[in-house]
Order: sequence, then structure tokens, then C-alpha cells
Amino acid sequence: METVNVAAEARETGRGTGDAERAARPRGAGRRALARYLRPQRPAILGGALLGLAGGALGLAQPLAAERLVNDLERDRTATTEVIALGVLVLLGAVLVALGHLVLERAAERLVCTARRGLADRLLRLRVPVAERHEPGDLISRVTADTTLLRQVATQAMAAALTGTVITLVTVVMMGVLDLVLLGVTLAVIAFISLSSGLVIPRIGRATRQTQEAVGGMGAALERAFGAFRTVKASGAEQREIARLHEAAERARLMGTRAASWEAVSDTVSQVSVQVSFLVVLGVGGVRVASGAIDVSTLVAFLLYLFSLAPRINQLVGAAGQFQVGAAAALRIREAEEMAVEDPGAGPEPAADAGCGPRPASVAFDRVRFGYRPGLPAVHRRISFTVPARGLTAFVGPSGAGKTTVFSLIERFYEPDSGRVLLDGRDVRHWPLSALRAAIGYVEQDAPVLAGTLRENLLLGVPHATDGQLREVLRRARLDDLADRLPEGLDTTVGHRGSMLSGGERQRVAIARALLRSPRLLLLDEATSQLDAANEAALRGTVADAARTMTVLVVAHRLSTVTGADRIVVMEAGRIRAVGTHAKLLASDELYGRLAATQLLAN
Ligand SMILES: Nc1ncnc2c1ncn2[C@@H]1O[C@H](COP(=O)(O)OP(=O)(O)OP(=O)(O)O)[C@@H](O)[C@H]1O
Repeated sequence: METVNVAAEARETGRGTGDAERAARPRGAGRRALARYLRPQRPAILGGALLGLAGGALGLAQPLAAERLVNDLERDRTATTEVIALGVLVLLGAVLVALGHLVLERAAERLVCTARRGLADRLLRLRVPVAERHEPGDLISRVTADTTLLRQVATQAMAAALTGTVITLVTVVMMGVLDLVLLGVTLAVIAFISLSSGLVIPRIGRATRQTQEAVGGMGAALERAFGAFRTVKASGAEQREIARLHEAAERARLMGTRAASWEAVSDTVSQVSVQVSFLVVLGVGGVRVASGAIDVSTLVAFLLYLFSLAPRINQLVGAAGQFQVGAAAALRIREAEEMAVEDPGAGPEPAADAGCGPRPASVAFDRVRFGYRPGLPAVHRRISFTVPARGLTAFVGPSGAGKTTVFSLIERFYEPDSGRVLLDGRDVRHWPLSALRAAIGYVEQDAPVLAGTLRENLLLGVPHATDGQLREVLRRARLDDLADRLPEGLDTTVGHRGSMLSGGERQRVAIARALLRSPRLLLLDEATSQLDAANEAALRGTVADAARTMTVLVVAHRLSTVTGADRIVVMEAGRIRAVGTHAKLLASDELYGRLAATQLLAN
């Protein structure tokens, strides 16, 4: 029970490690997860398997029809009926098999699609701390590689299990009709196979899960390298990153080989068992024939059934192995689906803005205490401050003081350990999340630009904005010439993370995107750090313009960008040191004075 709680807690907080989650998996969790995905497709899978079975049965009747046809031809009889019967059997058999195949494939595609959609629904709504504690590459591999493994179970393993079971049962009944003693011998062998498979098959599952985790590790290593492609090259680190990929590939190979070895053991056990049973049946059967208990013909018929049983048993053992593979994949998918997602929040929607544009919002922190991880020193130590609606407020202070974290708490990416963050006097936890974020325009520190076109980047938050509106925000972000310079204007692709734009352009695209949402509160994190002097001055104008109609909070390292702010909040080691205007702080706060002095602003 306790182990389950560890897993639940790890998922909820995102603070667990993969190992902790692995150790905490309850027994049979994979099986249950697999059953959950297969359940809705059960009728289709059953139907597909039965169609295949019927097609196979018609195939079995073909030799009989052919025999009658040859007999008739030998006796110079007209054989029209037999020819038609054979033709119908061939055609119908083929159609039924193809139909069964199609039904199974369609069910498998539905199953995979449902799992992928379920994952897509969850993953983009994960809580920020949870998402940040998982490797994106590993999450991607759950959506791509693991879901593909489910497909294999739905098409091959389920059909093999169903047809294998039916044919095995029929064969066993026929063997029982022939001789119960020999059947007893055969069943003893089957029991031995089941027992040894029971020992081996879970090992196949475990090794497969480790293979999939290693494949996820490869995804993570690739994502890491492509996420900082130029840095990797500039650092001459290709070889080391390649080594990481090799290591992950090697681990996948090792685990894959281990799974294959256990599969080989399982196959060998079942094959040897069947051969042993053949010899035992031959021996016991011989004695029974000698004692007159059965005829030779009964023994021959029994052995023929035994031979036909062998591939079926192999089929069943193979299917059991595939179920283990599927269960391992289903478990990884389920784990991702169970990761904690953001609470959409209840509470009433804020009143609609009347008439002339959105109302600026006030912000307040009320004795906020927050740490990213338990056990580490808090990043905010009971901080309180108030920002009235409208105007420009800057946050300054040494690196690591907790400035960006202020924005993360306002956006509710994280929640305070104690105290309250208020927007318009209302605790952000009591806002509907979508309304809260709709009220805020946020420009991240890295000002990320997504792959796609310039237009797609701008439309991210306001999908139906007109070209006129786009040009207007580009103008306000001093980017009016960008769209004209780019070869395909707004429809030019900007590369992975905007790699085809300059650093300053990326930031301004992010600012234009934020402005397009007509936010009530604009959060700019280091928004001007990568701009040249002319652009910085221009953007200062943009920010000042914005601050006339909305509340603007800026995290700034370069004091030159915020000396004109209505108020500057000086942070240090998770505390608010001082609040005031540039002139007041220069005169009263030693740290601010030092910051200004180092940036040649003291005079
Ligand atoms: N997602 C995170 N998980 C864990 N710790 C974090 C996370 N983000 C920030 N921190 C830590 O919290 C502290 C405050 O970070 P924050 O980004 O708020 O500082 P900052 O004042 O904005 O710094 P800078 O000026 O360098 O951007 C730092 O020590 C940082 O290492």
C-alpha cells in the first residue's frame, strides 16, 4: 500500500525519480493498464479474429473439395459442382481472412489513436513542475514508440490468443475422444509448458519495459542535443553527445537482447516440451497398442493431432510474450496519463471589460513563502508587495534573487507553500485558470519562438487576429520591417525555436505576441537583454506606452531599461529589500546603489 502512495506522490509532485516510480509499481499494473486500452476494442478484435478463424477453417476444407474434384475427374464425371464449390471456398476463405485482417487493423489503429489522443490531452496540460521533471524525449517516446507496441498486441497477440485457444481446445477434445490416457500424458506436458512460461514470461515483460525506457532515454538524449544544437557544436561536444546517444542505444540493445533471450528460452521450452511429449506419447502409446488397449490407427491419429497442436502452443506462448510487451508499453502510457495536470480552477469568471479596452490589473503578494523543492532553502521568504493597476514596475536584484519566480507564481505555474498571490485582489488560486492567463501577457526569459511561421508564432494566443492587428503589434514591438524583410513575409518559417531570427528579433516577436492578447497585466522577463542600444530605446518606448494602459511588470538586469519605472522592487535572496523610484533607491538602498554603480548609472 505504501509503495503505491510513493508512486502517487511522485506523480502528484513530480518530485519522484523514475527509479522510485519503477520500484513503486504495483504487481499486475501493466496487465490492468493493457486491459483498459483493449477493452473498448474487444468486440472488434473478437470479430476480426473470428473472421480470420472462419477463413482459416474454409481453407482447411479446400483439400477435401480438391480431393472430390480429382476423384470426379478420374472417373470422367462432370465436376461442375465441385469446381464451383472449390472456387467459392477459395474466394470466401480469402475474403474472410482479408476482412478479419482489416477489422483487426482498424481496431488497432483506433486503439493507438485513442491512446495517443489521451496522452496529447494530458501532456500539454501537465503541471509545470511535473513537466519540468520529465525528459521531453522520454515523454515523446511514450506517445510514439510505446503506443505503436500496443498496436502489435491488438492485431497479432489477441488474434493469435483467440484462434490458438479455440484450435487447441478443439484438438484437445479430439485427442480425448481418441484416448484419455494419452491425453493425460499430453496435458501433463502442457502443464509443464505453462509453468515454465509462467516463470519466463514476466521476465520478457520486465526486459521489454527496460528496452522501452532505454528508447525513451535515446529520445531524451536527442532532444537535449537538438535543443541546444549550436551550443553543442560551438562547445565541440558533438562526440560526447554522440557518446550519450550510443550509450542509450547500447542500453536499448542490451535490454532488447535480454528480452529476445527470454523469448528464445520460452520458445525452446515449448518446442522441446512438445517433442518430449511426442516421444512420451509414442512410448506410452506403443505400450497401449501392445496391450491391445488402443489400435495402431488410434495412436497414429493421436500423434497427428499432437503435431498439429505444437504450432498452436507456440502461438499461445508467443502471444503471451507479446502481451507482456504490450503490458509494459501500456504501463508507460498509463503512467504518463496519470501525471498531475493543472487544475482548471473554479470561481466566477471576472467581469467583462466595459468599453474602452481591458482594465489594467493590480498585483499583490501577501506573505508568500515558496520553494521549488522541499529540503532546499525557500526562494521566496514571506514576501509581500503591492503593485497598483496601471504603470511600470521593475524587479531588480542579483541573479537567483527570485525575480522570475515572482512571474511563475502570478501565472500559477507554481503555487506558494504559504501566503497568497492576488490579481485584482483575488487569490490566483480562485481564478479560473484560463481567465487568469487570458488576463496576462507573458514574455519568458528565453523569449521562445516556436517552430513554424512568423504568423503562427504571433497567432499562438489569439488565433483569429487579422493581418492588420498583426502588423500593428509588430509596429509596437518595433518590428514593422521584419515581415517586409523576410522572403515570404508573415508566412516565412522561423526555424526550430526561431533559430532563423536574431536574439533581439526573437524577443520582440515574443513581446508582439504578448501585446496581441491585449493583456491586463504584461510580464516581461529580461525582455530587453538582447537588444542593441537603438532597439532597446525603442522598446523602452513600447513598454512605457503599454504601461499607460496596462500593468507592466519587468524583470531587468540592465537598470538603464527601467530607470523611468513608476516603482522598482529590489530583491535579494528571496526577500524584498526596498521599493521606490530610481532616484529614491539610489539615495536610500546600498545594493541598488551598487547595482547602478556597476552599470555606470550612478550619476
Ligand atoms: N524550475 C526550477 N526548479 C528548481 N529551482 C529553480 C527553478 N527555477 C529557478 N530555480 C531556482 O530558484 C532560484 C530563483 O530563481 P529565479 O529564476 O527566480 O531567479 P532570478 O532572480 O530571476 O535570477 P536571474 O536574474 O538570474 O534570472 C534560483 O536559485 C534558481 O536556481
